[in-house]
Amino acid sequence: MNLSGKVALVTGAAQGLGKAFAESLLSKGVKVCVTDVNVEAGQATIEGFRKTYGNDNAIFSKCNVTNEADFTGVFETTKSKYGKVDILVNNAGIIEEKNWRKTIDVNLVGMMQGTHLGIENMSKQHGGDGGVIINVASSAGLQPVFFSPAYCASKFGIIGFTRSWADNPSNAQNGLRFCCLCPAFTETNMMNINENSTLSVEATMKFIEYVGVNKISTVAEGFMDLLTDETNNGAVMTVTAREGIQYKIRK
Ligand SMILES: NC(=O)C1=CN([C@@H]2O[C@H](COP(=O)(O)OP(=O)(O)OC[C@H]3O[C@@H](n4cnc5c(N)ncnc54)[C@H](O)[C@@H]3O)[C@@H](O)[C@H]2O)C=CC1
Ligand SMILES: CCCCC/C=C\C=C\C(=O)C/C=C\C/C=C\CCCC(=O)O
Repeated sequence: MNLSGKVALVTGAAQGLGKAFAESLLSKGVKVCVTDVNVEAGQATIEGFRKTYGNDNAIFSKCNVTNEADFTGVFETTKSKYGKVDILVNNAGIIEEKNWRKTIDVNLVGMMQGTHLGIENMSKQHGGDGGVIINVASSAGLQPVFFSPAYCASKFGIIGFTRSWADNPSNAQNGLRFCCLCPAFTETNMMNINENSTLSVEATMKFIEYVGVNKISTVAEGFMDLLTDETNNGAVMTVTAREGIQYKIRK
């Protein structure tokens, strides 16, 4: 995929993996709309990006992915500033086992909402140029995780939903691709374990010690490969500390 002149929208991009994906895109000349529910962190991130990549190449627009009007608004804002959206990264996510409905709402329903809006705004059939939708799942979307069943359910859902869209025959005509990125534990603020996020802090910590933790930069490297290889539709990539970047499903 030639990234020159492309426009991306990344959710949950104020910090962590979303911020790293946004920066990888900016570094390749993509114009990026950084969105997040956290306005303060989002604005700080955009200030930093503008210093490095120029004032015209990045904008921040607030979006709570559980709010349909917010999500519709960020597509409108991006299109009015940059004319189109070519790349959508549904990255926003939380791990709150005690608040399991919210976990499903943000991780799964938010991602579905984003994907539907992406199809509406990006497909050739609807006046877009086509493009790619990357949905950020997790290793927890491919195997059970004893410490957070609701999080696991949300991530399994993302993979089923994304692969189903990838198989839709209208994609050839619409010029759309759909892929899943599945990192294992990665050194972001999400790793600040507490009683709210896990069923068992001690056992979770032991498990993390055993499997290890990814660097953000390795996940960003995998992300760019998944995105730019135009043969990837329905692809599922894992990134783990033990085995690095691997395609688990590739058509
Ligand atoms: N850090 C890890 O170990 C792993 C993370 N992931 C996934 O990667 C994605 C990014 O996570 P991290 O960067 O690690 O977490 P993070 O907590 O550092 O960043 C998540 C971002 O999402 C935003 N966010 C939360 N709720 C939102 C909402 N309702 N609407 C819009 N934005 C919202 C937060 O404000 C934050 O900026 C998530 O989907 C997560 O499930 C997947 C595998 C491993
Ligand atoms: C619940 C406590 C919070 C600590 C972890 C924080 C975030 C983790 C998010 C993930 O998406 C990772 C979750 C599960 C990973 C599952 C398996 C990893 C297997 C890796 C391997 O086999 O090497």
